[in-house]
Amino acid sequence: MNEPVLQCHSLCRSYRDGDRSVEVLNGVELELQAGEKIAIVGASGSGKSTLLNLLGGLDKPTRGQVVLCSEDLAQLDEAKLCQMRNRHLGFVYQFHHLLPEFDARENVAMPLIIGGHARREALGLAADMLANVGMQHRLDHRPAQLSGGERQRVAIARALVTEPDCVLMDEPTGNLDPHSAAQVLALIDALGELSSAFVVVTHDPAIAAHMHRTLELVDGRLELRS
Ligand SMILES: Nc1ncnc2c1ncn2[C@@H]1O[C@H](COP(=O)(O)OP(=O)(O)OP(=O)(O)O)[C@@H](O)[C@H]1O
Repeated sequence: MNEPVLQCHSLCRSYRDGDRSVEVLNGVELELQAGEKIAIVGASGSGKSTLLNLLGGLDKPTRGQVVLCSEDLAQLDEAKLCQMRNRHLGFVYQFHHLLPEFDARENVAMPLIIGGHARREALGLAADMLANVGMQHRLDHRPAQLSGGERQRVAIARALVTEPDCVLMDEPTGNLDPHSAAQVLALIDALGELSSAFVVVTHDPAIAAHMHRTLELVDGRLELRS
């Protein structure tokens, strides 16, 4: 079997609360193979966002490891960490985090330009990816000129345009009306054919049902649900 895309070993994260230490994650184990799609569910406050931040190298564990494409993220300096994120990860949040002063195509091109692609080539690849998410008719629209569902499709295109090894999604339909949420779910489903691994944090059983595995955060650890 190939080296896993993403691994957690005995992953722990605690926060200080006055003079108390509160253990939010307490020994998370995870192994994700290329192309594998998983949902992470759990009660409010169970640590889902905390885990996602650690997986994305946005936060450091108190103990244990996150290994992305054979690199222990805690061992990397900030420059190398940014490079790892740009090369290997895509992020989709509940709120799209698109840059308001740039149009859809420029937003999607941004991670390619940051990664060293020439602007013209990046814009071409961005237009192709926007077509893949059904947004070819909105290339020149700025985020404020798009509906919530359209913005989220642009955000998904931005996450996927670099062909990352792993896409981290935090409640990707959480802020959408039911119709737009259904469209985004259909898109995530269609993208299931891609070779990227997906980690999707969700409260939505419909999304979880479309993943290969569902894991639940209980008492700071991941348990297999289905
Ligand atoms: N920076 C922080 N400092 C102190 N405590 C924190 C910090 N971030 C999160 N926590 C605490 O850690 C616990 C887990 O928070 P987290 O946001 O990871 O949960 P979640 O499962 O994503 O919740 P939700 O589903 O409500 O978004 C909560 O009790 C929260 O108050």
